[in-house]
Amino acid sequence: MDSADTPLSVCNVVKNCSLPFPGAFLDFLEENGLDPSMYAMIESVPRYIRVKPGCESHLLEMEDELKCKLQKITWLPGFFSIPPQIQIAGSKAYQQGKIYGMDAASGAAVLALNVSLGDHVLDLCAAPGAKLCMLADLLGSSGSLTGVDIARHRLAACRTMLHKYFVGDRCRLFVADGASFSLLPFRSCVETKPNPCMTGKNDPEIFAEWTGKRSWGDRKKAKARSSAATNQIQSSQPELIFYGRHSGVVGLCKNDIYNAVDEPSTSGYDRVLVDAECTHDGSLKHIQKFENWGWETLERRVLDAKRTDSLLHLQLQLLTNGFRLLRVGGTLVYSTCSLTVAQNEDVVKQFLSANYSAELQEVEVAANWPCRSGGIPKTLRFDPKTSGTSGLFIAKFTKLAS
Ligand SMILES: C[S@@+](CC[C@H](N)C(=O)[O-])C[C@H]1O[C@@H](n2cnc3c(N)ncnc32)[C@H](O)[C@@H]1O
Repeated sequence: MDSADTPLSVCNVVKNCSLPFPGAFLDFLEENGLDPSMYAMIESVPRYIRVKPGCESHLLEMEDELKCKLQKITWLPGFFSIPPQIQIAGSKAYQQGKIYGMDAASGAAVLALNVSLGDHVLDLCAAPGAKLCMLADLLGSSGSLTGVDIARHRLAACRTMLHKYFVGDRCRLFVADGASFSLLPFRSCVETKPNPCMTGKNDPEIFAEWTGKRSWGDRKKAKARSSAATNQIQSSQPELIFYGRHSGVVGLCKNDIYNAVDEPSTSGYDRVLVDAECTHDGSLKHIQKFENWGWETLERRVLDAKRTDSLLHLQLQLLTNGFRLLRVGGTLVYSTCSLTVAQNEDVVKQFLSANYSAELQEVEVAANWPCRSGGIPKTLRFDPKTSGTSGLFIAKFTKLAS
């Protein structure tokens, strides 16, 4: 019997790996030229944590609490590795917002963006938010950060993270489809136009300071929204679910935010991260979770051909729209935690052939990173065997004046 016909209940154990993969997953790996033995590394690839800037003086305390050595990642500031079996969620350091779990390869994708002071940054697939929090830290006390995700409940988790790590001050979060999102950073509203609405303090059309407490009317609207659409947004207008005091939203009219007509090439974002939805096959931790979720769900979530086709289309759309919102001279990073060529190099090729003002760029900071070149020069690939991290693909672009 061909393994494609193997019932899901009959699973195959990859050499040295305790996970019983369904035959269909092994076929997926084979079709994409991926080596299943990388999953045998689940028990040896370290876990990575990021220490919040300012908390480095607590390292000894953290080691004491986690009962392990925090091994500094020399090529990635603020990151440490710990043995894979160590759980951080029960620790005070985690609960008090001093550390969070984030793979080193994910940290690399953020660093590749080269965020500098005063930048206006867009994170087009932001949830659950580890990269968003790191971006917020890199921004410091200038610029702005806009996080977008189509899944409301996942974006709400981002909001919780921003609060927990005290990094939401310059951030705004929109539930929206990243493939069509079109709101530009606040500078296009505030810095280039006088705002006639700033004086109308009690005007409901003007954004007052954010409060988590909602009026009865707002709660009712939210309830209606969530019963109408559990995950997917229904209306075409992005829904603002959080904004920080210095995110540029407070004091503006809704009209200024939603109906500004500026030119992305001049007023667009300085930095755009498109950490696109993908099959997650490069993420050892994600694949391991199917043990609890049930291997049969792997077929629906990862292997379904129809879903994969629409995923490839979505990835190209997200990249194209992220690039549209980038200003000339700005930087965009496209990343996925899939290791298939189809979701990475092929998407990049299609994108470049349709966008003449896009130019692939060398990731200069990567000189001493433990990764290898992707199938297109200047792109990068992290994988468990080469890098001792989760799998990740990174491509960096700039926008040329046309
Ligand atoms: C790989 S995850 C992003 C991880 C995130 N960057 C982080 O570091 O935590 C991909 C995200 O894309 C979101 N997504 C899927 N389709 C989308 C769309 N059309 N527009 C915006 N986000 C989308 C998913 O809800 C998911 O949260």
